[in-house]
Amino acid sequence: MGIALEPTTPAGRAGLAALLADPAGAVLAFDFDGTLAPIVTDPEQARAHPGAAAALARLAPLTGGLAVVTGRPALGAVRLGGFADQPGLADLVVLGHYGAERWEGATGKLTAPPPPAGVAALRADLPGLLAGLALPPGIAVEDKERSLAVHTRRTDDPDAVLELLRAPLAELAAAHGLVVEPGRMVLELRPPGVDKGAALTGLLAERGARAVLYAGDDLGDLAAFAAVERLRGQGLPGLLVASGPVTGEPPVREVAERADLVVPGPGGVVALLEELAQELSAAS
Ligand SMILES: O=P(O)(O)OC[C@H]1O[C@H](O[C@H]2O[C@H](CO)[C@@H](O)[C@H](O)[C@H]2O)[C@H](O)[C@@H](O)[C@@H]1O
Repeated sequence: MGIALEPTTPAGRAGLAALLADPAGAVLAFDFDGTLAPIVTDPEQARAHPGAAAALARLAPLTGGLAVVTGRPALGAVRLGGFADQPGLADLVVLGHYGAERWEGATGKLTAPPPPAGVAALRADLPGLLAGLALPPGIAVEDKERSLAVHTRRTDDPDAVLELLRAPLAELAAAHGLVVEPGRMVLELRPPGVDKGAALTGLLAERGARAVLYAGDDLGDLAAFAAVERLRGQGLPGLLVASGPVTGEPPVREVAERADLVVPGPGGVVALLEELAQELSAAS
């Protein structure tokens, strides 16, 4: 038996071959929203695909490490993913806030630096700025403790409203020593100095990875894609997977274009994980 889903690039085929040949040396890392969890209107209502935690647990003993690398607070992703309740995920690592936070499945412990400077002042100033912009109804602010995310998904024209917000939020972020992280119908104001690429690179070094798979769907995942591309240039085989949308929402073009394999949303990611687990179990 072989993997039915075939990467479309030579680098991706080499990455998959390396993973299958030496799974104990492979680290598999996944974005959360849009990749393991279907996109929904209210961020608090997001949940991992019902098969995601079980599929990860099947892969855990067969591979060199599993991680979730997310813009969410680590504990939020653990809760919405059901990762702490899933037997077999003791080795899972959740890198939250783009790598600023780390949760270990083995201990259930969270490691997080002190609250970043600038976010408390931003929390005080953001409502006034939004009120002064005469925006349409439906803007939602998600307080992520270490950052604030301004969502436009519930407005009548999310992309147009995002454009209206872009410059004033960039100015406000800069005034507080923060940066703007763009995503699907969201602009997040967050501390600089971390990104998913650095988070993934650090984890791969720590695990002594000999191959990597990274799956993502949004602009925040491009830093991890760039890290895998850079590491491939240094001889570490890697497979980049894009989780495409399933709800009619257009895919994030740069993510789909740079991926070796595009699968249909979190259901497609879970199907790929199950296929990998079956293939690796049969070979072991
Ligand atoms: O790095 P991720 O795990 O992909 O997290 C990125 C952001 O995801 C969440 O927002 C996105 O998903 C929401 C729920 O499906 C959706 O309503 C929103 O439009 C998307 O942008 C989350 O709310 C953010 O905090 C994360 O940074």
